[in-house]
Formats: sequence, C-alpha cells, structure tokens
Amino acid sequence: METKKLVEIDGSYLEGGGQALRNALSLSCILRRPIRVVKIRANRPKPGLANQHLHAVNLLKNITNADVVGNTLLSTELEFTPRTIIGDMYRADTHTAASITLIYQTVLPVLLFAGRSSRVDLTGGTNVFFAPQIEYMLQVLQPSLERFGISFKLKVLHYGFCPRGNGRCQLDVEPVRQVSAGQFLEFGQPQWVDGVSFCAGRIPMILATEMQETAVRVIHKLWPHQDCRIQVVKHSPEKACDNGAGIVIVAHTSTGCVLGSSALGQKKVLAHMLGSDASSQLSGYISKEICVDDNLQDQLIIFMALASGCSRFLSGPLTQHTRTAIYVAEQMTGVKFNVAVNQSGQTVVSCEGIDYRNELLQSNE
Ligand SMILES: Nc1ncnc2c1ncn2[C@@H]1O[C@H](COP(=O)(O)OP(=O)(O)OP(=O)(O)O)[C@@H](O)[C@H]1O
Repeated sequence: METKKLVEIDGSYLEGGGQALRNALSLSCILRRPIRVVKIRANRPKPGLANQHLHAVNLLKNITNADVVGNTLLSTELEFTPRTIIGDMYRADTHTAASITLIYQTVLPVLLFAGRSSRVDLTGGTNVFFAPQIEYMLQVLQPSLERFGISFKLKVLHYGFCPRGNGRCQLDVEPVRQVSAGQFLEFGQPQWVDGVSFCAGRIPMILATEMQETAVRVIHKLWPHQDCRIQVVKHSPEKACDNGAGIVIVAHTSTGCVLGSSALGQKKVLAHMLGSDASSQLSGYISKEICVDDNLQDQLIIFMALASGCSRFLSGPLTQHTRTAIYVAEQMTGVKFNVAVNQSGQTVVSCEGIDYRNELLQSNE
C-alpha cells in the first residue's frame, strides 16, 4: 500500500478547540493520510484531549485499525495512522456528559466511506453546553446533509445532561459512493418555525412552558402571522433520569432551508431569558435571509471539501470555528475555499470538492 505523507495540523490555530482535531481525524481516516496534531485545544482552559475527544480518537482507532500515539487524557499531541474503514457495530460509554453529537461529528463522515453500513451506540450527554443538542442534529444537520446525498438514522434512547451524562443514542450510517455538492443559496420565504422546549427530572413543566411562550412571543413580534409550533415536553423518567432543560427552535423556508438556534438551562438563568436568546438568534437569521446558521457553517465544511462538484452556502459572517474547519480541510485535502461578501452583506462560501470516491463500497459490488 502506498504510504502517504504525514500532515501536521496545528491545533492552536484560530479557534484552538476540539473541532480542528475532530475534522483532522475524520479526514485522516477517509483519505488514509497519517496526521500529527500538535497543541491540541491550546486555547481552552484545560488544553489537551478531554474525555469526548479521547473517545472519538479511540472509536476511530477501532474503525480504521489505526496506529495511534498520544491517545491519553490531556495529551496535547496525537499521531494517527489509519489503515482502512471497517463498517460495523460500535459501542462506547463515556461515563461522563461528553457530547454524543460531537463524537458523531467525528465518526459520521468516516463511516460514510466504509464498505457496509454501521451502527454507533454511544452513552454520554445528549444536550450539553458548547455542542449541538441532539434535536439540532436531528432537525438541522440531518436535513442539511441530505443536500449532499447523505442520510443517517439517529435514535435517542435516553436523554443525558450535565454533569452526569447518562444519555444514550444510536446512529445508523449508510455508506455512500461519493458526496454530492450541496447548495444552500436560495433562502426563499420563511414558512414555519418548530422545535421543542423540554425539561426533565425535577425541573417543573412551567419552565419549559415559559421558554416556549417567550420564544413564540419574540418570533410573533417580528412576524405576527408566522406559524410557530414549538412543542412543550416533559421527558418521562424512562427517557431522562436527571434534571435538565433546554430549547431548540428551527425555522423552515420555502426552499427547504433549515436554520436552528438553541439554549440550555443553567442555574440562575431565567427560563424566559433562554427562550428569548434562542428566538432572537433565530429571528436574526431569518431577517438576514441566510441559508446556513452560525453553528451549521463549520459542520458543512468537511463535506464540501470531499464533494463531487462545487458546494456553496450563504451565511452570516464566518465563525472562528468555520475558519478553523476551512484551515484543516485545506491542509488535509488541498482544496481551496472561496469566501466573499455579496451586496446584501451575506457571506458566500464556495468550494470545488476533491470528488472523493468510496473505493471500499465499489469493490464490494
Ligand atoms: N448551540 C449549538 N448548536 C449547534 N451546534 C453547536 C452549538 N454550540 C456548538 N456547536 C458546534 O459544536 C462544535 C464545537 O466545537 P469546539 O471546537 O468548540 O468543540 P469542543 O470539542 O467542545 O472543544 P472545546 O472543548 O475544545 O471547545 C462546533 O461544530 C460548533 O458549531
């Protein structure tokens, strides 16, 4: 087998968080390109591999039969040499509230390029800070990835919050031959807003109701006739045993754009503040008529780099996470992302992907 040149990724560049590591690992596995990631999470209060990152590394080690050096907690340097991609059933229990969605963010792109379907069963946090809430993955990421010809099934068996975790999900991934170019350029007209305002454990239903009512009020202030169907849910003890609360709201447009925003309950933050934060952010997206919200931006970059053809999206100003994802994708694949601002002040991001083909799937036929 041809040995590809090792790529060194500086984990402290730009955002300096876990995302550079996640994207570098995924691309390393897909392209079978060895990587060394240095200064991992250098800009975080506790640099190095945290639980979530370590679980992602070790899952990918199994998935790709990789040689790995530095896969220990708080390690600031990692060398990873993948061999193949093995579609199979995988299971990991983080024993913490490590974000399940962020571990999925690492393994999903890789398993798309396996020779057969896979299931990844994870225990950890489903709704935790600084990560997509599980409803965001289902309601925003999933339909957005469909535009790249990617589909997955995600089942929430149990919800889990900070600090204990205890959430459990199953992700089923079907491999693809290649990723199509995704287009996110036409906003169309706002059609409806939906989502969920939830609570669990000893958190009273009134809190979820207050978040929902405030969110609906903010949306209706700007668009009095907007169809706004945010469900209020109290999770049963079978579905969530610890205390937790949050809101995820999603705007749908006539061209199929989905834009999400969210907030999570925390001590000393009033419910109406959470509802207002989430809905004000969503209103901002709708007013600017952008097709990709601030959190989705960085999550699309890896797929744009791998796609067959030119993908494009219209967003607000690029986040530091997105700039970081672009840096990693360019280093790993050699693609070039173009970023421009149009006359309406929206950011237009485009990239001609490398047209990556799944050789494992084709050789199976
Ligand atoms: N509220 C949210 N909704 C959707 N996605 C989110 C939300 N908050 C964060 N994300 C996404 O989660 C990821 C967080 O990346 P980041 O590098 O901060 O992760 P991390 O592994 O938690 O690292 P660190 O602990 O080093 O910050 C990004 O893809 C970001 O877009």
